[in-house]
Amino acid sequence: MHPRDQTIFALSSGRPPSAIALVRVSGPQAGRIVTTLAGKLPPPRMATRALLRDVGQRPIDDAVVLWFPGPANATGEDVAEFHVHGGRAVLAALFAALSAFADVRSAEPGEFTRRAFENGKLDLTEAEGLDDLIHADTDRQRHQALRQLKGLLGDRARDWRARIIEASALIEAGIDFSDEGDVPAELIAPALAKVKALLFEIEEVLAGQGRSERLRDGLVVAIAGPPNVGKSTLMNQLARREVAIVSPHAGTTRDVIEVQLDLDGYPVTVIDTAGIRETDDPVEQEGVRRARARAADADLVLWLSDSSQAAIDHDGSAPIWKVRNKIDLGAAGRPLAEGPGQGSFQISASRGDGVLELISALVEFAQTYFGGSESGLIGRTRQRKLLEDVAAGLRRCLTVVGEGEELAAEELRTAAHSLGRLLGRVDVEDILDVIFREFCVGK
Ligand SMILES: Nc1nc2c(ncn2[C@@H]2O[C@H](COP(=O)(O)OP(=O)(O)OP(=O)(O)O)[C@@H](O)[C@H]2O)c(=O)[nH]1
Ligand SMILES: [K+]
Ligand SMILES: [Mg+2]
Repeated sequence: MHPRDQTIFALSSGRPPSAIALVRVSGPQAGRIVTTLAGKLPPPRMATRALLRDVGQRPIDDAVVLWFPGPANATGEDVAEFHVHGGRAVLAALFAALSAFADVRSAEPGEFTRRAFENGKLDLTEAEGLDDLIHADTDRQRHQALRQLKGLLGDRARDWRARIIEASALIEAGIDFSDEGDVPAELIAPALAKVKALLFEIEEVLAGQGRSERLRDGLVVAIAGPPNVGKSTLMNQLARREVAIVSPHAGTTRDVIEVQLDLDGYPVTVIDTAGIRETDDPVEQEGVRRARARAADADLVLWLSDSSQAAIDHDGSAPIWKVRNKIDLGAAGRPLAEGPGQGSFQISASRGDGVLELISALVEFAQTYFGGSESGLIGRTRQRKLLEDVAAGLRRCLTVVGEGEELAAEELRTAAHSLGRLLGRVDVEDILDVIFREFCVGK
């Protein structure tokens, strides 16, 4: 039997032990499983109490059972839910009882959602939104995922796809009508007007967004600088706990230390790194190498120093903010010169002076970086890439139409195909595996 036709089960709630655990079953055997374990099939969609027994009539647990016959349910197949006590032994007994049925097996990550997708319950952008919602750590991530799950991008993409197909039908009709000679302009002109309007809308979505798809991974801010300037002290201030060792010895931090912060709903990873200097100690050398590598990959570098002559020893394309630390020591000197596009801050990481201002500036940076919260339709790099392909195809269509209507029609077909890929309607087997593998088991 093909794995797709087997009945699957999984723990859909959190890690045991827990007060209650939810075990979901989906597939053709779901009804037989409920009848066998619960003694009878409860009325559809009604929470029903039952003592579950395995095939040998040995009791498993006192449970609440729900029966959702397909196709009008989450996956489109027959679905059952067992709400049991969330103990490890209870779950082990229930899983053993489920596995005893022929053609029943535990689910792969994301397999319930994949079946829902394959049965047309949601499109691929909605499935991606669902996965993002489950993994959302901050409020803004949650909002964006919810927008995807509601199908906001999917709805736009379906509309665009239909209009591209209309435009290409007009052009193709023109090609069919014109025997040999040129396609009449009155057929081509309305098609091109449609393409121009579409291109405008798609470009607007691509431009008006910042990098909303980066909300999934968050912003990476590296604290870098010479040894002993107070990088780990600042890290601990931002994290509001002692994540990194602070000491008066230069070269204390060797590994890269990370904390996840929620800054006003924006996910931010702050990394503390080894002080950058020439050294003979091979362990510290490795620390410096890692520090340079991580700082080079960061989206923003806070270059910390404790003197007014801060020479920045860093390469990478990310913006660098100069942060002068230990201002409590008094030997202040002139404020740091502000370079173009660079922030400059004066703080005392140990006393906390200036740290709130630094955090507000980070929030503002995140706002600009992610492009505000409300307009983000694009949730993933995959989606942006495909929309860019569509826009490029429409632009080419407008250019090549002078050379021949067939070429223009071909560009439109390719653009419609890219939107089909966005929605998961055409040749996406390869990406489906990648997308659903990231899901949790039981979803
Ligand atoms: N007076 C004063 N001392 C500070 C301040 N921030 C950090 N220090 C002290 O500076 C020393 C070094 O601090 P760390 O946070 O370990 O510095 P670091 O840059 O992480 O050092 P390495 O990891 O060794 O590169 C410690 O003794 C801290 O207490 C500050 O704002 N004012
Ligand atoms: K130190
Ligand atoms: Mg340190």
